[in-house]
Amino acid sequence: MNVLNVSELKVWDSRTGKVLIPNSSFQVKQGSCLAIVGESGSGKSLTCRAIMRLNKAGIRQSGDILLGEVNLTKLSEKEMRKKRGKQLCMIVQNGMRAFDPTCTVGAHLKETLAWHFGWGREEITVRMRKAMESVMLKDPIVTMNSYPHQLSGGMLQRVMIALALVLEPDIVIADEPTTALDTISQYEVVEQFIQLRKRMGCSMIFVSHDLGIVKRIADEVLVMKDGEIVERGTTRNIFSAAQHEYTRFLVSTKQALNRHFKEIMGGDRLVHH
Ligand SMILES: Nc1ncnc2c1ncn2[C@@H]1O[C@H](COP(=O)(O)OP(=O)(O)OP(=O)(O)O)[C@@H](O)[C@H]1O
Repeated sequence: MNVLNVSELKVWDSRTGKVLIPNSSFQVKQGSCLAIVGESGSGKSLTCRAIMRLNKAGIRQSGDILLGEVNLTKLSEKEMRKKRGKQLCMIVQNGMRAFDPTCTVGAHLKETLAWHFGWGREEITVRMRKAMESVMLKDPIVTMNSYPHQLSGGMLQRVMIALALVLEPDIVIADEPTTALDTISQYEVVEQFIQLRKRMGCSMIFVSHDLGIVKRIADEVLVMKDGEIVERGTTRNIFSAAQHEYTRFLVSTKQALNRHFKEIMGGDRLVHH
């Protein structure tokens, strides 16, 4: 069963008339993680934001986006706001930008959870505390009392994952959630995404240009180039038997990078995948 069904999505810039995504159709299966890969400017973020209906003014879209039985494109903005967070949760690249710098992290969490569920302060604190502990945020109360700039990028992403754990959305859309992080935090945050899937069995779209991460987390992969889906398949097939020249290029670039590292640092020159 598909949790999300995107059909004939077209995205264009109404000011210039330029078509950015001509015609995109894809599905996300219940409980599955679909990765969207492709170089910068290939349309990955536009696709995610189109699903959320959060593209900037001037960017228009057409086509159908079904979340379960509901066609998101037919909802009013008010109805859509109820879906965001509660059923469709987006985690963006730079956690800092998702937060208002003048409010504590806890204030954001309380406002969101009170709005969606009508919970009181006590209940929110208990639930968030548990979720934060499960994403290895050791001091939940201190974290909640902090302002966004007092936390690292990795911590903010883990706060977002903890919030997703409490919101239990139908689908999490993660748009390059680890790109702005250092390597160690990247590893930890990816681990938490994997745990999030295990714990909630939630469906996910995971945008990344890091094929190493994609290989660890995704069940299926879409490859985008210049706004079009040029290849799709299971993660295993994409990595072992890519059909499209562009996908082979992406995969071989990754292998070349691995080889380069081994050349300078020593080790087996053959790269095992
Ligand atoms: N607000 C906008 N107005 C006009 N064009 C835009 C806008 N946002 C994106 N584009 C264009 O749409 C194309 C796809 O952009 P998008 O941000 O989806 O790429 P991406 O694959 O997510 O890249 P990155 O990995 O760099 O985030 C690009 O050519 C970009 O210039």
